[in-house]
Amino acid sequence: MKIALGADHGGYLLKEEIKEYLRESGYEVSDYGTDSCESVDYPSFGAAVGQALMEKKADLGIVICGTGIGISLAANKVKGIRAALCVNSYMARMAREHNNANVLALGARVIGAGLALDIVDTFVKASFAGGRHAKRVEMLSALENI
Ligand SMILES: O=C(CO)[C@H](O)[C@H](O)COP(=O)(O)O
Repeated sequence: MKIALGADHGGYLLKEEIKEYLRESGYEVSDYGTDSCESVDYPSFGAAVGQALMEKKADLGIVICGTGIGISLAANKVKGIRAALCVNSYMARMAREHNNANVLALGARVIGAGLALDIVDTFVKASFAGGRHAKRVEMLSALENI
């Protein structure tokens, strides 16, 4: 599985931890920046991860900013992206099982690294349950044409 990572300066350090964790766990990781704690603008990095998924360069994305809010909004502007901001592992599992989320958003100023890695682990291992949820996800996709 290929995973695309992106973060602003608020999420940079957590991105680096997640990258190391995923690589050690055997995942192929591509890093769309940022590359330091120097101030940058989160929309660029959320969009870059979203576009990477849509171009099939990755299977899942993980985006991180201070709260996770701005960068999830940015990723969700890319057609086909369902980015879910999660603060616990239950949300991460539901995001995949019920919402077929393809991007996980995290807030590095909201949760600690230990919890973040557990959320990441849960997200990448879970899968879409289908069934009654499939129609709802299709309805979400249809909203992109409004
Ligand atoms: O969480 C964020 C967006 O939702 C950003 O990381 C945050 O707004 C950056 O703030 P600052 O420029 O003060 O470091």
